Amino acid sequence: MTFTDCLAKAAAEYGLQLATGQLEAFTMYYQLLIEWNEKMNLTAIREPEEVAVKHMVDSLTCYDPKYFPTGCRVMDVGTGAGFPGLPLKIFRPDIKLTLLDSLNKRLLFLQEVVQRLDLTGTVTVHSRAEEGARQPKYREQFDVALSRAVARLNVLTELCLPYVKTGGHFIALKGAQYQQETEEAAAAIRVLGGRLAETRPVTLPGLPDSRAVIYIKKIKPTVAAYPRRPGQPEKKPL
Ligand SMILES: C[S@@+](CC[C@H](N)C(=O)[O-])C[C@H]1O[C@@H](n2cnc3c(N)ncnc32)[C@H](O)[C@@H]1O
Repeated sequence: MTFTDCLAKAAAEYGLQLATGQLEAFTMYYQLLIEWNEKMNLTAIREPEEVAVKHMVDSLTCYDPKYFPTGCRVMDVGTGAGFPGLPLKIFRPDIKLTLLDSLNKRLLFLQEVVQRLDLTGTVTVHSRAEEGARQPKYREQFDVALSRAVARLNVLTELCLPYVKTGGHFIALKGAQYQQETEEAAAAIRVLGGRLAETRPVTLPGLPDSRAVIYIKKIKPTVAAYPRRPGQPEKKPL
């Protein structure tokens, strides 16, 4: 089966309808991912069906219009090869997307995808999450901060919540240990100005493993001490 067919099938099984133009954009993204993966390490997942489910549909599992108002500003922290930010942007082109990663060569790939798919309203930022969140142009400027596969939730909350405006959300895509991680992150969420809004268990087509999307609402500004300097959130989680 071609990637396009795999994706259309997986998305439909998950309950998402993708338009022809969106399927074309996802397919071009897949082709660039495979092409660039030969010269740099972007993903260990390469088979069409696996990429369709574990990267593209998985990224879209966090989508709910109630968390993504029209024209909202979204920051993807530790985006790597663009997940979950780029699939969301293809799905909802009105989103103003910022893709942040500390590894510059991945940003070159992302810039190529953004240009080839003409994803206007998308910018890339080369920075450690801890440093980006101290810049006034990013701190508390986003309706949504998203992240997948970057750190445990207690650490990740310190990397992401400072980017979110009061009233916005930090959304974490998490694997099987999500309940334990959520309990472990209770203090960090409170200290950084958040409140757990929702935990949504997710089942991906054809996959038995458990996962969930965690929605954390920002209820007050993050105090200036956070995030701490690079490495500290991981070394001494709140
Ligand atoms: C395992 S990859 C996950 C990439 C992508 N989010 C995904 O789900 O496929 C982790 C990414 O986070 C980035 N990263 C890790 N710690 C970071 C930090 N403190 N600031 C910015 N990027 C970070 C790494 O460079 C890497 O690209």
